[in-house]
Amino acid sequence: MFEKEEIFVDSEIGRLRRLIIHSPDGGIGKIVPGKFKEWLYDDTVHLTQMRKEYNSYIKILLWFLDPEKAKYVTQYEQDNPGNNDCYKPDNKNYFNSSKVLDSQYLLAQILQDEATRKRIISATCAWEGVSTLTEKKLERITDAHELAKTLISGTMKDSTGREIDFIFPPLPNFIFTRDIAITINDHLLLSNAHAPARERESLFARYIAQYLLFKDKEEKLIEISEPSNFFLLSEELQQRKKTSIEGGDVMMISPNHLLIGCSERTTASGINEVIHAIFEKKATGIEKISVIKIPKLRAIMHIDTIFTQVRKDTWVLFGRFSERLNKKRTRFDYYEKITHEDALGKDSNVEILRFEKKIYEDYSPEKNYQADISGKITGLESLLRNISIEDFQVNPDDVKIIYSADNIFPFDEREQWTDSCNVLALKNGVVIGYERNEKTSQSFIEHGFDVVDADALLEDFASGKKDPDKIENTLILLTASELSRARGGSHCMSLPLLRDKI
Ligand SMILES: NC(=[NH2+])NCCC[C@H](N)C(=O)O
Repeated sequence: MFEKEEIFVDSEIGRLRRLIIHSPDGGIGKIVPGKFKEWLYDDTVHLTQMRKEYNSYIKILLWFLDPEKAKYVTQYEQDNPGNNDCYKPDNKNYFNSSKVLDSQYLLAQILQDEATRKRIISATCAWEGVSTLTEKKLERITDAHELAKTLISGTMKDSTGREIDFIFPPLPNFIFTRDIAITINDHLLLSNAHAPARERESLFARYIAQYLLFKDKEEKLIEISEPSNFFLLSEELQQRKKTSIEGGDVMMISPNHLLIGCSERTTASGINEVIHAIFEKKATGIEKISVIKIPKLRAIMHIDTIFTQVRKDTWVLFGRFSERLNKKRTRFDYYEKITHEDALGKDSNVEILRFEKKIYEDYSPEKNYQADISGKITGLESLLRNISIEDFQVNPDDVKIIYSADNIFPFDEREQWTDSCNVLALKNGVVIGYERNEKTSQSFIEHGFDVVDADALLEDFASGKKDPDKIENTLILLTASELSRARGGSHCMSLPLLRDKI
């Protein structure tokens, strides 16, 4: 089902051909208020509704990436009203696409091999610190799909088939597959999650990469770890210097250019390791890395919560971080200042550093490169404009920036919170966003985009009235009353493995 060769991403907007997602699993339905902070949620979620919303997302992806399977699920739903089995990776009626891949399905694939299965069970148990008895129980689950589901959701069935309590915590953030790894041309950078609640995700991502996606080409994996003497640092220093990087902070923006955010989740030390790892590997194709330092705040945990690319010449950006707008800002100044200090911190400044790879022939063979800082770029909006102009040869006057809720307070902040700036491009100019961000959608219209409701579009695809190949310059809107509570948009909910070259 899986051709390893087909892993290649050199932009955020080339036509999407294959990606990893993860359907909301039972673990999300077990979040309790006392664990919000630790498990990185801000609310409980109505799982049934969330799944409905997510299934529309899957169907849109299937129509664009794997139309035969889209027809299959459409037919299945028609024949079996109210039955969602075709979306469950552990069910025999699963749509089972080789283009839209569920991480749970991939985990189940590698769990079929006896040695790998043992290794993953013991690694997970050691990691979660569970008893030998529990480990034995896990070993007795012979069905790989059931085991994958258990390892992810953290709950297990007893001998009578009743679901018993947690054996370890759920992974409610696993739906945000963006964060677990990032495809950099034909390489894969594995994340080092910042929060303990996401570390088991990193573990599974690593095994899926090692034993399936990059089997026999492990040299294409980029991994980072703590520097060798890290364990000698004091606890406090370890906390500060933790080497973490999450995929939401990394964008493969153009064939030789990588963006990395320094944020609540991705630390300077993590970035330092990545720069070295990437420049050291000769074949990554990356020549320049722009580091975007944003305030460390929950509202903007990754750079993809404040901007994403829509088209070669178009971006959606949270205006609060535009140096151009900040100069002009007047209207709600006073009120804004007060709220800023709570929600966004005092500082809405973004700092940008660019590292360029320079080769020095006379260095030792292991280290013949140097990351040169070639001066600062004045701000985030300039950086984005610059990418359109330099990397995509867009005429400077043609670059368009769509701001969250047209930069009108307080809607800009509200819509940013529900991921107005976090869109996934299916191809150059066609992106998926959330219906609830109405003012941002209005801005898309004003910039010449069509805005369509996902469910209406699905009907038109099913009836043949519209053809995914002919859709251009469109924002597709998902209902996301529950999805957005998990604090991520379609960009976060996708790990692209294959895009057409840009
Ligand atoms: N790439 C992203 N912006 N991911 C969003 C992750 C949201 C998730 N609840 C977390 O806090 O980790």
